[in-house]
Amino acid sequence: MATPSKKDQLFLGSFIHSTKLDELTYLHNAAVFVDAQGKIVHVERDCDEQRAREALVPRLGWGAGEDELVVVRGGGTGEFFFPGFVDTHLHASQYPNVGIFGKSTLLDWLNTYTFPLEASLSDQAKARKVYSRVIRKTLSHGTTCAAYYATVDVPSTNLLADLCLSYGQRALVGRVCMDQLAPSYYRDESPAASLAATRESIAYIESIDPSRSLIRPVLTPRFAPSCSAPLMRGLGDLAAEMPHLPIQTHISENKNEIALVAELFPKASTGAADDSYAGVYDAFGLLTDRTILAHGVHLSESEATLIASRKAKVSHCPCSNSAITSGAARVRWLLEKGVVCGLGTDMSGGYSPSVLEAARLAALVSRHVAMGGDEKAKLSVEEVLYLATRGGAEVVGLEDRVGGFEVGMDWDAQLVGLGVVDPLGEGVVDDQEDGNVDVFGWETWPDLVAKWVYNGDDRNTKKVWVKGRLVHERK
Ligand SMILES: Nc1nc2[nH]cnc2c(=O)[nH]1
Ligand SMILES: [Zn+2]
Repeated sequence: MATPSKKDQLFLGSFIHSTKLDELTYLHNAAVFVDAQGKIVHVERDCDEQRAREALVPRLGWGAGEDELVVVRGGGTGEFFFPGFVDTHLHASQYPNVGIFGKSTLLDWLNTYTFPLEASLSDQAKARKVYSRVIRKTLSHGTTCAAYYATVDVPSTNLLADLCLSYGQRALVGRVCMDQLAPSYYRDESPAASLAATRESIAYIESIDPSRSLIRPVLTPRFAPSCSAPLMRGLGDLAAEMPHLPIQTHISENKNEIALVAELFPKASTGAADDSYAGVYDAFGLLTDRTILAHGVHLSESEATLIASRKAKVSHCPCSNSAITSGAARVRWLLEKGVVCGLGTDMSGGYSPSVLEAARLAALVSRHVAMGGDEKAKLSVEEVLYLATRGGAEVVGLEDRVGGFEVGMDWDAQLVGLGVVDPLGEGVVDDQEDGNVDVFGWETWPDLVAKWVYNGDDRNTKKVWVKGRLVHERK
């Protein structure tokens, strides 16, 4: 479980964060002051420990004794503080299935692998085991904020929220709504039952963190095919009644899914301008500036324009889109349309719990899009890291709180360490423990960051904090 900080903290060393889509800012020999509530209260460049303690700590009215101030020094070779990752789309309930997808595609994957596992998590003991592990695992990969889907079951969804709070992970937690096209053993009995269960789960999650300091509920229509029109309408009404609630769902992931949506929701039935998938969510009041749309692989021009005009956000899930062969989402095209994008692991459509891996795959998939003819589609290291942090924060509606190191933001951060430089210059170091990145000592900082993105993993994630609390430490 997470250790509450309750003390003022001083972080010293190198800090790297995104300041624009294609720009990382490097602060070396800097000091970041984080108060006992986990907020960044001051950032000082060119500041060693002595100056921080003597000149700045008293100015903040802090005590400098060991009982009052925690000092965290980053500054080893290739060591830097980086904002925590935001995973904008993952299914906590599918975690035991990571890697298990064979050659399936979306609709058969749901029926074969996914629904049976999700249904089984109404067993509380099993849900506890699965949810504890997914939270601890994602924290160990630097995910400080996650937008989770749980299951249809209210008690186990609520348990996921409890566990996020006790492990200290910032989270959106959604009870999955689905009242059709799912097995009879795993769906809501009626639209009314689905809405009542949703309200029950929202009320519980809001009760355990009334100030929404870490945990918040999220309306979760699974996707249009599994929600009847009355349920979609009811959820749209609920979204209007509770304008603070985020909404998450899937869109345009797979071509058979898109055909199914057009068949289930012809424009005549919804009053939408066309038969498009985005138009269906819009017709039911679910396409809003609080909506997180996962995938968006096959969106049309007019859908992207509609999504941009509603200020809905897209969670790009390159691991899942590749694993279950959904397609290659055009992230540059979405960004140029003005759609805010972040990254999602989408476990277990995606097999990896790591947002760093999602960033790497976003870079690779963008190269496939480029090879398909759109040369400017390629995403740089800076851009994928922006999506993993600032972009993700905006997708989940927390851009004022997390994603960077500005004063006023919460200290949601990771200490990254890239291993040791060969001390004797003989090309032999015992750095197995330090992971997969080899540092030679002559790299520039941008080179080190690129090596982290393309070869790093959780062995490089040395410490992780959420709202100032140390929530993971690699021993
Ligand atoms: N990737 C993915 N797509 C979906 N569409 C509807 N449900 C799901 C799901 O669980 N995962
Ligand atoms: Zn998903």
